[in-house]
Amino acid sequence: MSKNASIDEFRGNIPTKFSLGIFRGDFRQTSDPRNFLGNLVPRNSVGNFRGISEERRNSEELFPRTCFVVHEQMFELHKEEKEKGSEDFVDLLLRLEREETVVGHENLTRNHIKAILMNVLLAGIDTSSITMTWAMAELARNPRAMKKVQSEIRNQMGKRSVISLDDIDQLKYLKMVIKETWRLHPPAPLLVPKEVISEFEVNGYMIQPKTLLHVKVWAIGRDPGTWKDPEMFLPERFIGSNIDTKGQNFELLPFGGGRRICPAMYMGTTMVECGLANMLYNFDWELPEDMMVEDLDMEEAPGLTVSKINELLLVPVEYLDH
Ligand code: HEM
Repeated sequence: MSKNASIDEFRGNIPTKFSLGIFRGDFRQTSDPRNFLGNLVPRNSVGNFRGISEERRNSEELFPRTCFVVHEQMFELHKEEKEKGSEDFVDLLLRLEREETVVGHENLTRNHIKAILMNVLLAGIDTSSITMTWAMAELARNPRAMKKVQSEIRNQMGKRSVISLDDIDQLKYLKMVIKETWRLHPPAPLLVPKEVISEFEVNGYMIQPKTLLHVKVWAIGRDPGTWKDPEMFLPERFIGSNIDTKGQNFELLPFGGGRRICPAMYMGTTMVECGLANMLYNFDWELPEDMMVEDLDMEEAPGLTVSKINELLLVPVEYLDH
Protein backbone atom coordinates (compact mmCIF):
# COMPACT_ATOMS: atom_id res chain seq x y z
CA MET A 1 0.00 0.00 0.00
CA SER A 2 1.40 3.42 -0.87
CA LYS A 3 1.88 5.98 1.87
CA ASN A 4 -0.90 8.19 0.52
CA ALA A 5 -3.26 5.30 0.13
CA SER A 6 -2.75 4.21 3.69
CA ILE A 7 -3.12 7.74 5.04
CA ASP A 8 -6.35 8.14 3.09
CA GLU A 9 -7.64 4.82 4.26
CA PHE A 10 -6.67 5.72 7.81
CA ARG A 11 -8.44 9.06 7.73
CA GLY A 12 -11.54 7.77 6.04
CA ASN A 13 -11.84 4.80 8.34
CA ILE A 14 -14.71 5.57 10.69
CA PRO A 15 -13.59 3.18 13.48
CA THR A 16 -10.23 4.94 13.38
CA LYS A 17 -11.90 8.27 13.96
CA PHE A 18 -13.64 6.86 16.99
CA SER A 19 -10.51 5.21 18.29
CA LEU A 20 -9.26 8.69 19.16
CA GLY A 21 -10.68 7.88 22.57
CA ILE A 22 -8.01 5.25 23.11
CA PHE A 23 -5.59 7.90 24.18
CA ARG A 24 -7.86 10.41 25.80
CA GLY A 25 -9.97 10.48 28.88
CA ASP A 26 -12.86 12.25 27.16
CA PHE A 27 -14.42 9.16 25.73
CA ARG A 28 -14.75 7.54 29.15
CA GLN A 29 -18.44 8.10 28.73
CA THR A 30 -18.74 5.96 25.63
CA SER A 31 -20.84 3.43 27.50
CA ASP A 32 -23.07 6.22 28.76
CA PRO A 33 -26.39 6.13 26.87
CA ARG A 34 -26.16 9.89 26.39
CA ASN A 35 -22.90 9.46 24.61
CA PHE A 36 -22.36 11.75 21.68
CA LEU A 37 -20.90 9.31 19.19
CA GLY A 38 -23.11 6.48 20.30
CA ASN A 39 -26.10 8.70 19.65
CA LEU A 40 -24.88 9.94 16.33
CA VAL A 41 -24.03 6.57 14.88
CA PRO A 42 -26.87 4.07 14.77
CA ARG A 43 -26.15 0.89 16.70
CA ASN A 44 -24.65 -1.81 14.49
CA SER A 45 -24.27 0.52 11.52
CA VAL A 46 -20.51 0.63 11.75
CA GLY A 47 -20.04 -1.22 14.99
CA ASN A 48 -21.20 -0.90 18.53
CA PHE A 49 -19.45 2.18 19.85
CA ARG A 50 -21.20 2.09 23.16
CA GLY A 51 -19.22 -0.88 24.33
CA ILE A 52 -15.91 0.59 23.35
CA SER A 53 -14.80 1.88 26.73
CA GLU A 54 -14.05 -1.55 28.19
CA GLU A 55 -12.32 -2.86 25.13
CA ARG A 56 -10.34 0.24 24.38
CA ARG A 57 -7.95 -0.50 27.21
CA ASN A 58 -6.50 -3.07 24.87
CA SER A 59 -5.47 -0.63 22.22
CA GLU A 60 -3.67 -3.29 20.19
CA GLU A 61 -6.99 -4.99 19.49
CA LEU A 62 -8.89 -1.84 18.68
CA PHE A 63 -6.28 0.15 16.92
CA PRO A 64 -6.90 -0.43 13.25
CA ARG A 65 -4.09 -1.91 11.26
CA THR A 66 -3.96 1.08 8.91
CA CYS A 67 -3.25 3.31 11.88
CA PHE A 68 -0.16 1.28 12.75
CA VAL A 69 0.94 1.36 9.14
CA VAL A 70 0.71 5.15 9.05
CA HIS A 71 2.61 5.53 12.31
CA GLU A 72 5.31 3.09 11.30
CA GLN A 73 5.76 4.91 7.99
CA MET A 74 6.02 8.23 9.81
CA PHE A 75 8.63 6.89 12.23
CA GLU A 76 10.56 5.21 9.40
CA LEU A 77 10.65 8.50 7.48
CA HIS A 78 11.96 10.28 10.56
CA LYS A 79 14.46 7.77 11.83
CA GLU A 80 17.48 9.93 11.07
CA GLU A 81 18.16 12.52 13.74
CA LYS A 82 18.13 16.05 12.38
CA GLU A 83 19.79 19.18 13.63
CA LYS A 84 17.76 21.48 15.84
CA GLY A 85 16.20 24.13 13.66
CA SER A 86 15.76 21.81 10.67
CA GLU A 87 13.45 19.43 12.50
CA ASP A 88 9.83 19.04 11.54
CA PHE A 89 7.01 18.34 13.98
CA VAL A 90 7.59 14.57 14.09
CA ASP A 91 11.38 14.97 14.46
CA LEU A 92 10.76 17.27 17.39
CA LEU A 93 8.43 14.85 19.16
CA LEU A 94 10.86 11.97 18.65
CA ARG A 95 13.69 14.07 20.08
CA LEU A 96 11.62 14.94 23.14
CA GLU A 97 11.01 11.21 23.60
CA ARG A 98 14.74 10.43 23.29
CA GLU A 99 15.57 13.17 25.77
CA GLU A 100 13.03 11.68 28.20
CA THR A 101 11.27 15.02 28.42
CA VAL A 102 8.64 15.27 31.13
CA VAL A 103 5.32 16.61 29.87
CA GLY A 104 2.78 17.19 32.63
CA HIS A 105 3.51 14.45 35.15
CA GLU A 106 5.23 11.84 33.00
CA ASN A 107 7.76 11.29 30.26
CA LEU A 108 6.62 11.73 26.71
CA THR A 109 6.29 8.20 25.35
CA ARG A 110 5.89 6.67 21.91
CA ASN A 111 2.19 6.19 22.65
CA HIS A 112 1.80 9.90 23.39
CA ILE A 113 3.48 10.68 20.08
CA LYS A 114 1.12 8.35 18.24
CA ALA A 115 -1.83 10.02 19.93
CA ILE A 116 -0.59 13.49 19.02
CA LEU A 117 0.02 12.48 15.42
CA MET A 118 -3.40 10.93 15.21
CA ASN A 119 -5.00 14.08 16.62
CA VAL A 120 -3.22 16.20 14.07
CA LEU A 121 -4.20 13.91 11.20
CA LEU A 122 -7.80 13.57 12.24
CA ALA A 123 -8.50 17.05 13.52
CA GLY A 124 -6.11 19.07 11.40
CA ILE A 125 -5.90 17.86 7.84
CA ASP A 126 -9.56 17.25 7.12
CA THR A 127 -10.80 20.49 8.61
CA SER A 128 -8.31 22.71 6.79
CA SER A 129 -8.65 20.98 3.42
CA ILE A 130 -12.45 20.98 3.73
CA THR A 131 -12.40 24.73 4.36
CA MET A 132 -10.16 25.35 1.36
CA THR A 133 -12.37 23.24 -0.89
CA TRP A 134 -15.56 25.06 0.17
CA ALA A 135 -13.84 28.43 -0.20
CA MET A 136 -12.73 27.60 -3.74
CA ALA A 137 -16.18 26.27 -4.59
CA GLU A 138 -17.86 29.45 -3.33
CA LEU A 139 -15.35 31.65 -5.17
CA ALA A 140 -15.87 29.66 -8.37
CA ARG A 141 -19.63 30.23 -8.00
CA ASN A 142 -19.09 33.92 -7.27
CA PRO A 143 -16.74 35.30 -9.94
CA ARG A 144 -17.07 38.81 -8.50
CA ALA A 145 -15.66 37.70 -5.14
CA MET A 146 -13.00 35.60 -6.90
CA LYS A 147 -11.82 38.61 -8.90
CA LYS A 148 -11.85 40.85 -5.85
CA VAL A 149 -9.84 38.50 -3.65
CA GLN A 150 -7.29 37.80 -6.39
CA SER A 151 -6.88 41.52 -7.10
CA GLU A 152 -6.31 42.19 -3.43
CA ILE A 153 -3.66 39.49 -3.15
CA ARG A 154 -1.89 40.40 -6.39
CA ASN A 155 -1.97 44.17 -5.75
CA GLN A 156 -0.78 43.87 -2.17
CA MET A 157 1.89 41.27 -2.82
CA GLY A 158 3.46 42.62 -6.00
CA LYS A 159 6.02 40.25 -7.50
CA ARG A 160 7.15 37.34 -5.40
CA SER A 161 7.34 33.57 -5.62
CA VAL A 162 5.52 32.68 -2.44
CA ILE A 163 3.23 34.40 0.04
CA SER A 164 4.42 33.85 3.55
CA LEU A 165 2.80 33.98 6.96
CA ASP A 166 4.06 37.51 7.54
CA ASP A 167 2.18 38.80 4.48
CA ILE A 168 -1.22 37.47 5.41
CA ASP A 169 -2.24 40.25 7.78
CA GLN A 170 -2.52 42.65 4.86
CA LEU A 171 -5.09 40.47 3.11
CA LYS A 172 -8.29 41.75 4.69
CA TYR A 173 -10.70 40.59 1.99
CA LEU A 174 -9.18 37.10 1.95
CA LYS A 175 -9.86 36.88 5.69
CA MET A 176 -13.49 37.88 5.06
CA VAL A 177 -13.78 35.23 2.35
CA ILE A 178 -12.58 32.62 4.83
CA LYS A 179 -14.94 33.77 7.58
CA GLU A 180 -17.83 33.70 5.12
CA THR A 181 -16.82 30.19 4.09
CA TRP A 182 -16.83 29.09 7.73
CA ARG A 183 -20.23 30.69 8.27
CA LEU A 184 -21.81 28.68 5.47
CA HIS A 185 -19.65 25.57 5.68
CA PRO A 186 -18.26 24.96 9.16
CA PRO A 187 -16.13 21.80 8.75
CA ALA A 188 -17.46 20.50 12.09
CA PRO A 189 -21.18 21.33 11.96
CA LEU A 190 -21.85 19.93 15.45
CA LEU A 191 -19.46 20.81 18.24
CA VAL A 192 -18.15 18.46 20.88
CA PRO A 193 -21.14 18.10 23.23
CA LYS A 194 -21.22 20.50 26.16
CA GLU A 195 -22.55 19.60 29.61
CA VAL A 196 -24.70 22.20 31.37
CA ILE A 197 -23.16 23.30 34.69
CA SER A 198 -26.02 25.34 36.12
CA GLU A 199 -29.72 25.67 35.37
CA PHE A 200 -30.73 28.24 32.77
CA GLU A 201 -33.75 29.16 30.69
CA VAL A 202 -34.04 29.34 26.93
CA ASN A 203 -37.30 30.07 25.09
CA GLY A 204 -39.28 29.18 28.19
CA TYR A 205 -37.54 25.83 28.70
CA MET A 206 -35.58 25.25 31.89
CA ILE A 207 -32.35 23.44 31.04
CA GLN A 208 -31.11 21.32 33.93
CA PRO A 209 -27.50 20.82 35.03
CA LYS A 210 -25.80 17.81 33.41
CA THR A 211 -27.93 18.12 30.27
CA LEU A 212 -25.84 17.48 27.17
CA LEU A 213 -26.04 20.28 24.65
CA HIS A 214 -25.29 19.79 20.99
CA VAL A 215 -24.40 23.09 19.37
CA LYS A 216 -25.36 23.10 15.71
CA VAL A 217 -22.94 25.62 14.29
CA TRP A 218 -24.14 24.98 10.75
CA ALA A 219 -27.67 26.17 11.57
CA ILE A 220 -26.40 29.19 13.52
CA GLY A 221 -24.41 30.28 10.47
CA ARG A 222 -27.57 30.24 8.33
CA ASP A 223 -29.98 31.69 10.87
CA PRO A 224 -32.02 34.45 9.18
CA GLY A 225 -32.53 36.12 12.57
CA THR A 226 -28.79 36.60 12.86
CA TRP A 227 -27.58 36.99 9.29
CA LYS A 228 -29.09 39.06 6.49
CA ASP A 229 -29.52 36.98 3.31
CA PRO A 230 -27.96 34.01 5.06
CA GLU A 231 -27.79 31.76 2.00
CA MET A 232 -25.75 34.31 0.04
CA PHE A 233 -21.96 34.15 -0.08
CA LEU A 234 -21.15 37.74 0.78
CA PRO A 235 -17.72 38.28 2.38
CA GLU A 236 -18.44 42.04 2.53
CA ARG A 237 -20.88 41.41 5.39
CA PHE A 238 -17.81 41.38 7.65
CA ILE A 239 -16.68 44.88 6.67
CA GLY A 240 -16.76 46.98 9.82
CA SER A 241 -17.94 44.00 11.89
CA ASN A 242 -15.90 42.80 14.82
CA ILE A 243 -17.25 39.24 14.68
CA ASP A 244 -14.29 36.89 14.72
CA THR A 245 -13.80 33.15 15.04
CA LYS A 246 -12.14 33.04 18.44
CA GLY A 247 -15.14 31.59 20.23
CA GLN A 248 -16.43 34.84 21.74
CA ASN A 249 -18.95 35.61 19.00
CA PHE A 250 -21.53 32.88 19.16
CA GLU A 251 -22.83 33.70 15.67
CA LEU A 252 -19.65 32.28 14.16
CA LEU A 253 -18.10 29.26 15.85
CA PRO A 254 -16.07 27.27 13.31
CA PHE A 255 -13.58 26.38 16.06
CA GLY A 256 -16.16 25.93 18.79
CA GLY A 257 -15.90 27.78 22.05
CA GLY A 258 -15.24 27.47 25.76
CA ARG A 259 -12.77 25.13 27.33
CA ARG A 260 -12.88 22.66 24.51
CA ILE A 261 -12.35 25.19 21.75
CA CYS A 262 -10.07 23.93 19.00
CA PRO A 263 -6.56 24.16 20.47
CA ALA A 264 -5.12 24.63 16.98
CA MET A 265 -7.36 27.52 15.98
CA TYR A 266 -4.42 29.70 14.94
CA MET A 267 -2.65 26.87 13.16
CA GLY A 268 -5.84 25.94 11.30
CA THR A 269 -6.50 29.54 10.31
CA THR A 270 -2.92 30.01 9.16
CA MET A 271 -2.95 26.83 7.07
CA VAL A 272 -6.13 27.91 5.33
CA GLU A 273 -5.04 31.52 4.82
CA CYS A 274 -1.61 30.62 3.47
CA GLY A 275 -2.87 27.79 1.29
CA LEU A 276 -5.62 29.86 -0.30
CA ALA A 277 -3.49 32.98 -0.66
CA ASN A 278 -0.87 31.07 -2.64
CA MET A 279 -3.40 29.21 -4.78
CA LEU A 280 -5.23 32.40 -5.64
CA TYR A 281 -2.06 34.40 -6.24
CA ASN A 282 -0.35 31.96 -8.57
CA PHE A 283 -3.28 30.65 -10.59
CA ASP A 284 -6.52 31.71 -12.17
CA TRP A 285 -9.17 29.07 -11.67
CA GLU A 286 -11.48 28.16 -14.52
CA LEU A 287 -14.40 25.81 -14.74
CA PRO A 288 -13.84 22.70 -16.84
CA GLU A 289 -14.95 22.98 -20.46
CA ASP A 290 -18.74 22.77 -20.90
CA MET A 291 -19.37 23.56 -17.27
CA MET A 292 -21.32 26.64 -16.20
CA VAL A 293 -21.29 28.36 -12.83
CA GLU A 294 -24.86 27.11 -12.25
CA ASP A 295 -23.63 23.53 -12.66
CA LEU A 296 -21.43 23.73 -9.57
CA ASP A 297 -23.14 21.73 -6.87
CA MET A 298 -22.74 22.48 -3.17
CA GLU A 299 -24.07 19.20 -1.85
CA GLU A 300 -22.62 18.12 1.48
CA ALA A 301 -21.39 14.67 2.41
CA PRO A 302 -22.69 13.31 5.74
CA GLY A 303 -20.20 12.91 8.57
CA LEU A 304 -18.75 14.40 11.72
CA THR A 305 -16.84 16.71 9.41
CA VAL A 306 -18.75 17.85 6.36
CA SER A 307 -17.00 17.96 3.03
CA LYS A 308 -18.30 18.43 -0.49
CA ILE A 309 -19.97 15.24 -1.64
CA ASN A 310 -18.71 15.61 -5.21
CA GLU A 311 -15.16 16.57 -6.01
CA LEU A 312 -14.61 20.18 -6.94
CA LEU A 313 -13.19 20.31 -10.46
CA LEU A 314 -11.38 23.51 -11.40
CA VAL A 315 -8.69 24.11 -13.98
CA PRO A 316 -5.64 26.05 -12.73
CA VAL A 317 -4.20 28.47 -15.27
CA GLU A 318 -0.80 29.79 -14.27
CA TYR A 319 -0.82 33.53 -13.66
CA LEU A 320 2.36 34.84 -15.22
CA ASP A 321 2.02 38.55 -14.62
CA HIS A 322 4.23 38.60 -11.52
C1 HEM B 1 -9.73 24.93 9.70
C2 HEM B 1 -9.20 24.22 10.63
C3 HEM B 1 -9.91 23.69 11.86
C4 HEM B 1 -11.22 23.80 12.25
C5 HEM B 1 -12.36 24.52 11.54
C6 HEM B 1 -11.33 23.11 13.52
C7 HEM B 1 -12.50 22.99 14.24
C8 HEM B 1 -12.60 22.36 15.47
C9 HEM B 1 -13.81 22.29 16.26
C10 HEM B 1 -15.16 22.87 15.88
C11 HEM B 1 -13.52 21.62 17.38
C12 HEM B 1 -14.51 21.31 18.54
C13 HEM B 1 -14.53 22.50 19.50
C14 HEM B 1 -15.75 22.57 20.41
O1 HEM B 1 -16.52 21.62 20.47
O2 HEM B 1 -15.95 23.60 21.09
C15 HEM B 1 -12.12 21.24 17.32
C16 HEM B 1 -11.46 20.52 18.28
C17 HEM B 1 -10.17 20.09 18.15
N1 HEM B 1 -9.26 20.43 17.15
FE1 HEM B 1 -9.65 21.61 15.58
N2 HEM B 1 -10.10 22.60 13.85
C18 HEM B 1 -9.21 22.93 12.86
C19 HEM B 1 -7.86 22.62 12.82
C20 HEM B 1 -7.21 21.84 13.74
C21 HEM B 1 -5.82 21.47 13.65
C22 HEM B 1 -4.85 21.94 12.55
C23 HEM B 1 -5.57 20.65 14.72
C24 HEM B 1 -4.30 19.97 15.14
C25 HEM B 1 -3.12 20.23 14.67
C26 HEM B 1 -6.79 20.56 15.49
C27 HEM B 1 -6.92 19.86 16.66
C28 HEM B 1 -8.07 19.79 17.42
C29 HEM B 1 -8.21 19.01 18.64
C30 HEM B 1 -7.13 18.14 19.27
C31 HEM B 1 -9.52 19.21 19.10
C32 HEM B 1 -10.18 18.61 20.33
C33 HEM B 1 -10.05 19.55 21.52
C34 HEM B 1 -10.75 19.01 22.75
O3 HEM B 1 -11.59 18.13 22.61
O4 HEM B 1 -10.47 19.48 23.84
N3 HEM B 1 -7.76 21.29 14.86
N4 HEM B 1 -11.58 21.72 16.15
